[in-house]
Amino acid sequence: MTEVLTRVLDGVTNGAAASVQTVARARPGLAADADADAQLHPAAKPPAALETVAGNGTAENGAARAIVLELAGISLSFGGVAALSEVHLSVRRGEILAIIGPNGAGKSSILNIISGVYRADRGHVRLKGQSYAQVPTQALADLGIARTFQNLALFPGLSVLDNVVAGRAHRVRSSFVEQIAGVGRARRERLDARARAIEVIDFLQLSALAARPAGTLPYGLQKRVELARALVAEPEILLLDEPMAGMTASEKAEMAGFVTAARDRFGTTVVLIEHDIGVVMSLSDRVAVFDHGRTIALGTPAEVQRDPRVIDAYLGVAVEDDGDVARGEGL
Ligand SMILES: Nc1ncnc2c1ncn2[C@@H]1O[C@H](COP(=O)(O)OP(=O)(O)OP(=O)(O)O)[C@@H](O)[C@H]1O
Repeated sequence: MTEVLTRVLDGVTNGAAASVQTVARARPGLAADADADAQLHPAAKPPAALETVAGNGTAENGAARAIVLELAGISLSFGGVAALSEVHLSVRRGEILAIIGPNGAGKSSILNIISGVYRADRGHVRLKGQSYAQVPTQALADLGIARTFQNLALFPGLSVLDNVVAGRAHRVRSSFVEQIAGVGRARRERLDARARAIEVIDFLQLSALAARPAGTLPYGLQKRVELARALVAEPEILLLDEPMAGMTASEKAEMAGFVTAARDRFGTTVVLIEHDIGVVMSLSDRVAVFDHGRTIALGTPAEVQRDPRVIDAYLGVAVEDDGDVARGEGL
């Protein structure tokens, strides 16, 4: 029975990946991007750690790791629509946790609760020993959280370097006057931000493009610049909202590699929303599956892949009495 269900999910996994690629190909500009300056595709060689750590790097020892973020009984509704109902979720230090689920399942609402965009109707978020009904967005960086967005949110006219430096803005302690004068503490902060940005840019293999205006880069590279800008803040927890949306298959593989490498190098905990199930299964230590605002499964990729509720939510597959599956309406 399990074998049958797994085969069904495998089939969907391949189909989902293919359909995302089709969407990516159809994206205006992407074809042109593909032909763009070959230097723009520095055949992103994944950092060395990647070649040895194949996804799921912390799966086995995850249970022993400290909890860095906890959602306790979170409920959220918009008018009569329940976006989240009684969600409990603990995130462990250094893990890559993927949030998946059909459209409208509540995935973005979860990230918005964690990053303080939404205030829960009930329940709270626990971070650094504090409980919040609404996480204070202005203190997000100080709470160790950085986030990327579903749609690109770069300064297109600024260089890659300046975009990444902007990710250190929250560290500035010097006064406006000190910054204008550019001396003392302000100068040290500026040099420190630049040095950190260069380090992260190098880590993400963007050095050759550091002086280029971010807006002139192909889509996949702009997403990588966003990752750099989030990482330069040295977050303990990195929230990635569909970091691979609209990417080609090879761009997705590169991005997945960089996410894993960032976790391995900086010990960053990663919570991400991703629609490509193939990517999710190979990248994540654990997967939280949402449907209708509830967590319907939580476990390692192998565990959730076998879970009939997950298959049902994704495929509209009904498990019949004789153990066969009947395919309903898919995603
Ligand atoms: N700002 C909002 N105003 C009204 N309804 C909202 C708002 N944000 C989310 N919702 C509703 O809450 C439910 C969950 O939405 P959410 O965006 O969290 O789902 P999702 O899993 O991220 O979906 P998708 O994969 O389509 O992005 C949906 O029914 C959605 O319409």
